[in-house]
Amino acid sequence: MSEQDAQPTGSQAGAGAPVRVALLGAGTVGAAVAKAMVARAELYAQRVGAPLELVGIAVRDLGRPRDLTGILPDLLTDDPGSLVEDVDIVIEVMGGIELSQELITRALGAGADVVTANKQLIAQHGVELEATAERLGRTLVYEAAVVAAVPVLHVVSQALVGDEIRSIHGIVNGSTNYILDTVARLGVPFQEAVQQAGDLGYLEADPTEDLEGLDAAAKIVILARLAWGVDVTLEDVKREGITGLTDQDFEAARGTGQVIKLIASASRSGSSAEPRVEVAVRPTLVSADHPFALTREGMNMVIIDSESAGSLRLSGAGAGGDETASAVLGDLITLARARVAARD
Ligand SMILES: NC(=O)C1=CN([C@@H]2O[C@H](COP(=O)(O)OP(=O)(O)OC[C@H]3O[C@@H](n4cnc5c(N)ncnc54)[C@H](O)[C@@H]3O)[C@@H](O)[C@H]2O)C=CC1
Ligand SMILES: N[C@@H](CC=O)C(=O)O
Repeated sequence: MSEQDAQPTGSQAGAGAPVRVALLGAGTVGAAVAKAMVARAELYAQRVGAPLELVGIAVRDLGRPRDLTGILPDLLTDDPGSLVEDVDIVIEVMGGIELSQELITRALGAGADVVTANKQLIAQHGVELEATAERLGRTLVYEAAVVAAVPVLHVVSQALVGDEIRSIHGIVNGSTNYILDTVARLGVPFQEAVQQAGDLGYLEADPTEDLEGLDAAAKIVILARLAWGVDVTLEDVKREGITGLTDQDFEAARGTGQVIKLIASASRSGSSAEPRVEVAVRPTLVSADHPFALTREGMNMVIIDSESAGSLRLSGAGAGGDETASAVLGDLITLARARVAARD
């Protein structure tokens, strides 16, 4: 065995030993995460107190050409299951439900902490996955799943934990905002705008999730759970997407000085101790000078109204590879630091 092979790994690692990371998925988000891990390796080692070692990257098709500059081709595998059992942190950016759920559960069981950007998975199975993580003393984090680069989950679950949130309204889907804005402001035909949103990496693998409001529904469910600790599900969301909108709808909006935005909302009635929550996603007419109307292209905005803080507005990139990677990498560094601190 070489000296390098003899290095302890995983939870037995010594203080300066690498934090071992597996990346599941190298599409729009995964490729941006991998590239940043290479380009910022030294900076991240400083911030974590130990190097981050990318031990493998799972992709569906090994033969597909992809730009992963600086990354050893040997790291790629089409067997994601081979990566989750001997690492410190798993980053799941594959999307989908069953396989991702199974791999995350296995990773937690094997002692890894997990970062995911998978909002459908968290909306549908987040409660049980978090319970699994808690039972095993592990951590599951998913800041990137809601409004990509904008740290809205941190604000709702931590910064405002001493306050009482009354409502959350927002544009929480980048691709539909891009489409609505491009159609209304630039007169681009609807289908062409959908194509452009796909080219920019904003659409889900199944674009109907965006267009029919399912993606926004998952995000508002996650926000409502964190804001009020309630058991809200996707079925509770009164949902309407943007595919039913016609040229006449856009013209009528323009004629009245308004724009159409896909607004997700969660409102509390009852007390904070016994909240009743209504959640909805629907195309909504917004006055042209409202901050939502000025939220253009792939940008998102969330307005949180709470008892003490009043109205808070958070805005920024709601989709895109580098932008979403920013949140994934933030979660990664936070988990890695905690693991290194726990070694001492
Ligand atoms: N693109 C965006 O702007 C954002 C995406 N997200 C979420 O991040 C996740 C990934 O999104 P994208 O990177 O856009 O998707 P993508 O479709 O571009 O990439 C998915 C990657 O996972 C791999 N993959 C899928 N199934 C696999 C399997 N069975 N075995 C091995 N590899 C497999 C694919 O080969 C591909 O490399 C999704 O959950 C999405 O909802 C979250 C926020 C923003
Ligand atoms: N498809 C999503 C990507 C980010 O969550 C969107 O358009 O917002």
